[in-house]
Amino acid sequence: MSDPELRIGLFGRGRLAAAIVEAAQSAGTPLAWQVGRDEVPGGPADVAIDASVAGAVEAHLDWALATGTDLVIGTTGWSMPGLGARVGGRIGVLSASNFSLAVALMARLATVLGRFAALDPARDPYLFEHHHRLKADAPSGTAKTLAAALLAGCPRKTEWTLGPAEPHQLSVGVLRAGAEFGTHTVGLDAPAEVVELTHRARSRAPFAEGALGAARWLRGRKGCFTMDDLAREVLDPLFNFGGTP
Ligand SMILES: NC(=O)C1=CN([C@@H]2O[C@H](COP(=O)(O)OP(=O)(O)OC[C@H]3O[C@@H](n4cnc5c(N)ncnc54)[C@H](OP(=O)(O)O)[C@@H]3O)[C@@H](O)[C@H]2O)C=CC1
Ligand SMILES: O=C(O)C1=N[C@H](C(=O)O)C[C@H](O)C1
Repeated sequence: MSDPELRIGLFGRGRLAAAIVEAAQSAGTPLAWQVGRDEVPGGPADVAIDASVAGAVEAHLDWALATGTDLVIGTTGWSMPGLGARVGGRIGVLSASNFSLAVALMARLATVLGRFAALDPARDPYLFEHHHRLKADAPSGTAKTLAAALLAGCPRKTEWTLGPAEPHQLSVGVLRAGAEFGTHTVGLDAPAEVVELTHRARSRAPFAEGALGAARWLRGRKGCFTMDDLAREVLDPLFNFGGTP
């Protein structure tokens, strides 16, 4: 979707940022500015997108609050207790470990898979992800989001762990090799059958296009949001199977 009126600022000059620049050019959405490490935004923007590093996110939020600029955070590996109170409805902030709408769908299906596992203790849920060897964080932000979604459906699993798991833990596997853009699988191992659901990105285009979509959606909203808020309108109707309400 073209939106020449939307002024977008971009924190980061790496792989995701490059894909966002390309997607913005294709969409006819010019960038107001792009900054890397030790650079300062050169002017106003309606929405800034953070595609940088975990350690820089807090400073970018401070900048957004000080300038009244809405902020889309795509960077992973950070945590900020009290983010909602800090934002306090002054600007809009949307954070997303993954900008793909298909991954937002997968998160909902992960909760359903968790609920299905909860019906029978012999159904053992699991999760694994594969990313390029240069990725800084592990497990991926998306893996954490999907794990939380699966745990929400399966009360006997109360946390995730890397590698071997206690009965109350969800086992998460991580692979870092090659140039893989991002593959995530949620699965369920039962005595006589296996269910798996995999999302595999073929490029960074779904992340970049999703980041621009998130910026358009966020403009003018106040408070803290996630991809689930953005996706609700599209995804909720897909879970209506025609039963009585
Ligand atoms: N939400 C989503 O859909 C997706 C999220 N991601 C996440 O996005 C982040 C970036 O990934 P990727 O592009 O592959 O990583 P890169 O390492 O390729 O890029 C990070 C960039 O941020 C720069 N940087 C460092 N400090 C600052 C700063 N203070 N201000 C601005 N820029 C800074 C780095 O510069 P320098 O090299 O000088 O350090 C580098 O250019 C990761 O957290 C990744 O997990 C990635 C893909 C999709
Ligand atoms: O670093 C990446 O490349 C990616 N990071 C995000 C994550 O941590 O989940 C999203 C995507 O998987 C690619």
